[in-house]
Amino acid sequence: MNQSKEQRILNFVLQNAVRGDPCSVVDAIDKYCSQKEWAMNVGDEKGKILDKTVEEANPSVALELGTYCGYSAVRISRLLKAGARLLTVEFNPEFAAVAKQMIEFAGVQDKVKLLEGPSEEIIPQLKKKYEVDTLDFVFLDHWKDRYTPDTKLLQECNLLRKGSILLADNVIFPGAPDFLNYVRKSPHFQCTNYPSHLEYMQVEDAMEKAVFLG
Ligand SMILES: Nc1ncc2ncn(CCCCCNC(=O)c3cc(-c4ccc(F)cc4)cc(O)c3O)c2n1
Ligand SMILES: [Mg+2]
Repeated sequence: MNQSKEQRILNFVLQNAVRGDPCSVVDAIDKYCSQKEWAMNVGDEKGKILDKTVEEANPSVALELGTYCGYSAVRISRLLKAGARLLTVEFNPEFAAVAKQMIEFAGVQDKVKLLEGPSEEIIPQLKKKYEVDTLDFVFLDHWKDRYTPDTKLLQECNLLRKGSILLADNVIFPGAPDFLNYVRKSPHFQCTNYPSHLEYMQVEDAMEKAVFLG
């Protein structure tokens, strides 16, 4: 059975990155996806915006929606302080299997918990099943039409606290217009837009930061 693109990305990392070195894993994925096969990793330009936002949040508990191959899970977890953890949600089993190996190769498996399933099922389980009190940082990078319902769900489940930082990928391309509308109109969020480009392309994209005000 021939390999998937995601397995080819993983193999390139296993052969070209350094085990236990998260930066070399991130660089290898970017090298492969910019030179060989495009893939929907957040990439290095938007990745630098992600880095700055994670450093600003300095989270004890972070959530990622849409793991894919684990690129942003590795990118986020390499910045986490001792004892901090990232919960990352992926519902595609093939993607989850690749991400698990990517996370282990990068040596960040002790900081990252990969949860398999749809965000709408997992979010309501976070408090009881995954012992989460509130989330300090949330990276939204899954179905673009789930950004808004899942943001509302996070609020309904009391998973956000004053100062919780949400960062959403792709608000321009593929686009999340209803999410931009919702958070920018809501009195409960303070929003900032970060213009950028679609990963590995010269197409306009942007990330949106939404700080929960309580
Ligand atoms: N509910 C739930 N819960 C959990 C889940 N886990 C996965 N999913 C499903 C998510 C499926 C992948 C989401 N990501 C994207 O679609 C995406 C696309 C592009 C893109 C595509 C084509 C182009 F021509 C240009 C740009 C670029 C990006 O940066 C993207 O992030 C879940 N859903
Ligand atoms: Mg994305």
